Amino acid sequence: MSKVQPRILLYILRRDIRLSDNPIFHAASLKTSRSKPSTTPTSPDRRHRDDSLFSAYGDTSFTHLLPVYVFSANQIEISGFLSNQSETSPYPEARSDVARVWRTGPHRAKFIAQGLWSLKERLQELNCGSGLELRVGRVREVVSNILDWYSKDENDGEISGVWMTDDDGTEEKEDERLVKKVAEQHDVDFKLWKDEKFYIDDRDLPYKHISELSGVYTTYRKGLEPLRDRPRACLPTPTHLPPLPPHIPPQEQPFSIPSSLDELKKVLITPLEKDPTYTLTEPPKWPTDVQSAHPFSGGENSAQNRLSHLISSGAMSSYKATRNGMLGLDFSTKLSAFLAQGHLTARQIHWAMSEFEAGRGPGRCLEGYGKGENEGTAAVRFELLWRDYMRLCLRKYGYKMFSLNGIQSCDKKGQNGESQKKRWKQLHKSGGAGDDPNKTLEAYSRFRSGRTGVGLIDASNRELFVTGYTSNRARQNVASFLSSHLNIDWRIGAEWYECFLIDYDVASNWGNWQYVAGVGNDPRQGRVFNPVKQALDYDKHGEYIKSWVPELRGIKLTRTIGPGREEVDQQKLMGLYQPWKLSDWEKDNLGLKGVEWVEQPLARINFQVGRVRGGHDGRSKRGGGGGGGSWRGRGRGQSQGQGQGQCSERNFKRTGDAEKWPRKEEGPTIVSSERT
Ligand SMILES: Cc1cc2nc3c(=O)[nH]c(=O)nc-3n(C[C@H](O)[C@H](O)[C@H](O)COP(=O)(O)OP(=O)(O)OC[C@H]3O[C@@H](n4cnc5c(N)ncnc54)[C@H](O)[C@@H]3O)c2cc1C
Repeated sequence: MSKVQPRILLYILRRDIRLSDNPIFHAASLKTSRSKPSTTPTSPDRRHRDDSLFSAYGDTSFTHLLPVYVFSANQIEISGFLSNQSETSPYPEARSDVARVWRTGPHRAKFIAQGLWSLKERLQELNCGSGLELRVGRVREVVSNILDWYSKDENDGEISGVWMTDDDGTEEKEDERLVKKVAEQHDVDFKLWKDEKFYIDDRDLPYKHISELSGVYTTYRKGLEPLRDRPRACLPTPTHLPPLPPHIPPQEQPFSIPSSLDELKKVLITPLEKDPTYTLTEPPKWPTDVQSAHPFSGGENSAQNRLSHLISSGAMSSYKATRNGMLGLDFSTKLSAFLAQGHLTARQIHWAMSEFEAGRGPGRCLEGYGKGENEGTAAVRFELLWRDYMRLCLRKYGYKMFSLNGIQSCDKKGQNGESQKKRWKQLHKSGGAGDDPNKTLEAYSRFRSGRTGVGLIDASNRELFVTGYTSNRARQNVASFLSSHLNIDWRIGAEWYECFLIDYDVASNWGNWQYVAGVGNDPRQGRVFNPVKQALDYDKHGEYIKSWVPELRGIKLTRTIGPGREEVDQQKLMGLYQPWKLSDWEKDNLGLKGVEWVEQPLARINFQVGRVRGGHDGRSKRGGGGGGGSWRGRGRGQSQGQGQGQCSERNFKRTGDAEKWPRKEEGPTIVSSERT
């Protein structure tokens, strides 16, 4: 009997690390004799309809499937994979362009490793000889080496196709182009699939060409409402796949691939530990008695568990009321990291919520069960669409998403025709604003170590450093502080986030940084967050700041005003928000006298408080508020040290809430006079 030569489909995985709702695994499963599509394309139940793009893509013939994930040398440091640690990596270190920080820091590296291992195990558990191979290098080279290896000896098999899902990052687009070229050079079929992990499929976008994408999120969203009707069905999870080829090319020298998850995490993290302080003299340490808001491990199972918990605990339904929180596990979904790596798809979230809304599945005894879309589930859909939108902006604007002047790159002119281009402070040269780069470097170090002297900013940056996560509310304040109060090149902040965020996503990160820095697609440019006002709104008892800045835990925020009656001591609260405002006695008492970040903050934010005439009760309608007593902000923020510009807070809004909150502040007693 003549031996049948394996025909191999090479699947290059990217941020589509899941078995379920995965267009390529689904298509590959349809090729195996034992699996059949679970439903017909005409099924009336939208949850299970087979909407796959298979018919459009699926003409490659193959007997074996080789799924390969490449740790891309320019995006994650791979020198830890060297077989012999005395050798040098042929690739430059995976550092960012502007601030030269690692592209992928320890938190995400661990999360990625967990996600890959989880998929590897899931594929092995199918018991059909499937699995996942890991490689390091540049994607194009890895593909080229694999194709070359198989072309040397036809007994090992023949690659019949190279498939991968598309991605909108500029580097990723370049990889796609190069892989396609390599495949063509080897006369091998190449297919780029849509990764259907977004809320709305590319097939259903409301325009013909990306150039027609509206520059305003609201316009984009309105064109798609009602959002609940939009997502396509999820694809069935394969129960069978073609086996791995009998012979698989090894990892090219000088690298080798670890054989356990622990080893994999170690090789990813060891190079970063050469400088565990990240050049900081005082790197943040994990304070006692505070938990990470994001303790979740990576992987599809972990993502599904999290999603089930959100539904069955009611956290999804209360999302609208809690999403501006900063402490704890369930104030927001914490699904971002799973979405970013493709461990989960947005439509899986949609359909899980739809089950609850339709009164199916878990959550029977919860309010809202079976009662259709509620405020919480609608708000989650709204945010998922923001994610879609950011990704489309990346598609539309490409490299401009990473440029200093952002997508607004045309030079704005003032009334007299003078250039209104903002001058940013730079780390290694003067930014042209009469600034001293050494001072900027110092400010940047203090920013990263959570020692700016502004409570909310410091708490968030310390949390980020030790956990890899910080809330959306905190992120907005941090980005605004760096770009507007410190006037530092916003890309440096975006790069720091890229390094440290567990949920880093190229479009969401750079798009949000641009938006907050005023060079993105915020229709009302120039708004600046006042971190004191924001702390009053969202950390009114100071719990968040005290959790992550333990030096301030000793501040007693209440005072006794009568038998059994206490009220917030507003002076003390202001001291928590900006420790330089503490009395000398208090500083002495806390051991903070003479401490640089306390005595010489990078910015002094003016926000005065006092009784509002008429005796208002001091609570903001938005749920933030006075915490006892009424408040009135006054004056302008001033930054110290380098003649920083004045800061103003025109509005205090969550990125993406542009159309939801009225222009005029609803909370009547908390007013910053800086607001126009
Ligand atoms: C400066 C800055 C940088 C950011 N960088 C990232 C990033 O690298 N990766 C990332 O996923 N998000 C980023 N965001 C958006 C947002 O902060 C996070 O998505 C959110 O905090 C993640 O927590 P969650 O999953 O609990 O969000 P939830 O509040 O539960 O929101 C649900 C989901 O909606 C999406 N979403 C929510 N808000 C946004 C938004 N503003 N833009 C895009 N998608 C959104 C996310 O996928 C999120 O998981 C950034 C925001 C800012 C202001």
